[in-house]
Amino acid sequence: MIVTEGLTKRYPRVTALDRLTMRIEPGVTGLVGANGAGKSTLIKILLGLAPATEGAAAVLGLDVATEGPRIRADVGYMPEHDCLPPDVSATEFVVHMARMSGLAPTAARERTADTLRHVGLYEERYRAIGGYSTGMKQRVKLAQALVHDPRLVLLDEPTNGLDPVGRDEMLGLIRRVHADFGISVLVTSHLLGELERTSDHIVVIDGGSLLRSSSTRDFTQATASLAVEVTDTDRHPDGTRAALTAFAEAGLTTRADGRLLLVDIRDEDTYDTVRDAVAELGVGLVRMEQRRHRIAEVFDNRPTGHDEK
Ligand SMILES: Nc1ncnc2c1ncn2[C@@H]1O[C@H](COP(=O)(O)OP(=O)(O)OP(=O)(O)O)[C@@H](O)[C@H]1O
Repeated sequence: MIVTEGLTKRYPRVTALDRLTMRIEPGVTGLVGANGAGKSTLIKILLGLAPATEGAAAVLGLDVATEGPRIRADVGYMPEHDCLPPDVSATEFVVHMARMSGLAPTAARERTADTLRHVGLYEERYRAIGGYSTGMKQRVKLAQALVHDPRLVLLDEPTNGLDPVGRDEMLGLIRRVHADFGISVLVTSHLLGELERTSDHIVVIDGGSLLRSSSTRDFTQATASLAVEVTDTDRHPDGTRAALTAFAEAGLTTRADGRLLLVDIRDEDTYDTVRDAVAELGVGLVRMEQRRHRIAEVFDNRPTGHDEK
């Protein structure tokens, strides 16, 4: 779907993208990076809206430097910031965007009705956008990205400004864009956790460079640890220390954080190994739960095991 090779974008004072080389396959891909990591800059280059300083990129096999208009005909784009006209209705706006993409008037109206229904904006579609909630505005932005039936959509921070329920609904919608319509999705976020739930594949960028690209499954395992707490017994007055030794003997990588033991989850067997080691020691198991590393910890590779939320 997307290939970049040594892609670099320098602004006068910052290098927003620094020799980024990556490959994005069909499906739902999450692009994670802290604020300022270069996500929006990448999307603008991929759409042919901003030139790269160096390097090359292709979207759907089309060169971003020369084929911008053709790319934008086949790709939908949901921008990060609020950019909707307040005084028209969702229907008027999305029909307009469909017409801009080349759909005939009747097709534009039909596709608009279908798309707005898909994003859950059917009842309110004739009301002026200015009166919409943030969640409704995000849905209009998603609808206009989908209305011309693109092969790929680029969604820039679609959950921005949403409350937890709105966030979950938006993530569910994004998943269905691929499941129901077969449209591939590149979705950005600064929250790793939400993309883990939505994406087949995760790409992490930091300071404009590729930090990591892997399937979500591999990523979750590599970025999660198991928090284990055990009781003390007469035989083991310091149960935590005894368990730390036992886990090490069982080949597990573990770090103590007060009374918590943070075990790196290598694979599914880790859970059984922990359980068996605890049973063998004869101490009580108070808790055993999966903790996700915060994105900052993924960046600098120093896991501490705190949950990101
Ligand atoms: N037009 C511009 N001129 C100068 N610097 C820019 C411009 N656009 C972005 N930058 C800088 O480039 C870097 C990357 O910005 P970018 O918007 O791509 O990051 P991002 O990952 O999308 O972050 P955010 O989620 O905060 O938008 C930042 O340091 C930003 O200040």
